[in-house]
Amino acid sequence: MVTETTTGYTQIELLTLSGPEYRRVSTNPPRPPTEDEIPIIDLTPIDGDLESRKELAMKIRKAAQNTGFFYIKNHGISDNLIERALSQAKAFFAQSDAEKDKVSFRKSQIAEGYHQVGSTQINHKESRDNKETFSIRYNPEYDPTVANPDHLLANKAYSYGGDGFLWDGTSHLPKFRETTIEFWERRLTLARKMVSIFALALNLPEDYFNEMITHPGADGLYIHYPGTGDTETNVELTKQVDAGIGSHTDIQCLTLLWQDMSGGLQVLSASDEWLDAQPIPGTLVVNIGDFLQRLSNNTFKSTVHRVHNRQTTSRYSMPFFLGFNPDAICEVVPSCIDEEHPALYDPISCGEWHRSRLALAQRQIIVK
Ligand SMILES: O=C(O)CCC(=O)C(=O)O
Ligand SMILES: [Fe+2]
Repeated sequence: MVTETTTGYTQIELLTLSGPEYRRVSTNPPRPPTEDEIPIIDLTPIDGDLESRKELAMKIRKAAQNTGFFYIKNHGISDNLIERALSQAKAFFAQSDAEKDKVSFRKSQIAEGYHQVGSTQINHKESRDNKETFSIRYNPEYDPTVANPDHLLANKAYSYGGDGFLWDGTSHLPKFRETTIEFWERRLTLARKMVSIFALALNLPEDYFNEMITHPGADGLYIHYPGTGDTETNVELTKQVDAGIGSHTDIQCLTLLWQDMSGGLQVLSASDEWLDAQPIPGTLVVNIGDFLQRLSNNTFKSTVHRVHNRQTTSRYSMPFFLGFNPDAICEVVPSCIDEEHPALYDPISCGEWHRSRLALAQRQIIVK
């Protein structure tokens, strides 16, 4: 019997601050992950006692060392809020190009706002990204844990989000601003709790990173991946614009991702095969970014992933990226260093890291 399995491999190229990096990738079609490759982790113990939090942390440690991707259920963000945010994303993207361009990222110092289809290319060896996005960044005024936002806003060394034109240009969409900020804020709270669990997972005190996430990098995105449609023109376009988002790793510490039921998210396994990170209702996908990999001396994996939307209809997703405070100087944590494993990385400020990595990605933006 002829099976479809081949032993072929190809390479993908990733740009890093120290030059291009190459990863071996199987040419087999994506397959479903095993339960260990992308486990579903119940987050209920996150609000339990220290013993149950430690148990949870050990599950997360295992996932972080293996594929670096896992699903979380019982994460505390209500279906209702997710539905409301999704409706806002759909309402925003359904507008005319002219309307969406009113909040173009080009009007922002820090690339907040709208990026149109084909305006980014996250992997310079693949196609342009067939997606449009709307993004907001951290603003102390949206963060309920910050008692005195003016103090932070007055520090001109930081570039916070909250560009007025974003909300002026969307004020005709009922509840767009409130819902977008509410969803962002709930995910910030969850991501902060996850950072404490990651500290435990790294055999550190639970509050080890707390002072580094008082005003962290925190980006909330709405993403729309257009479908292939059923017309000849769209089929042609899909051939040219192959990837929804090309192969990449995330930049910061951790990503919380909500995806709709379309499918199309693919994750590179520890055995160099593409896995289908299929949507599971009621879950968010969590993955580790390059900064956490760096802090953990490569103990935790920042994993390559991509999205291919091969269906005729739209795919929507809503990722949230958490970093550390822009002024936090971070170094490899002591629990990941010993005589046989010296620190592989120098200390770096999280803000500088984020800026340099974004600049690397921005160089690939094709301005239409
Ligand atoms: O849309 C998705 O499912 C993933 C998006 C993603 O990987 C990203 O924005 O970095
Ligand atoms: Fe990503």
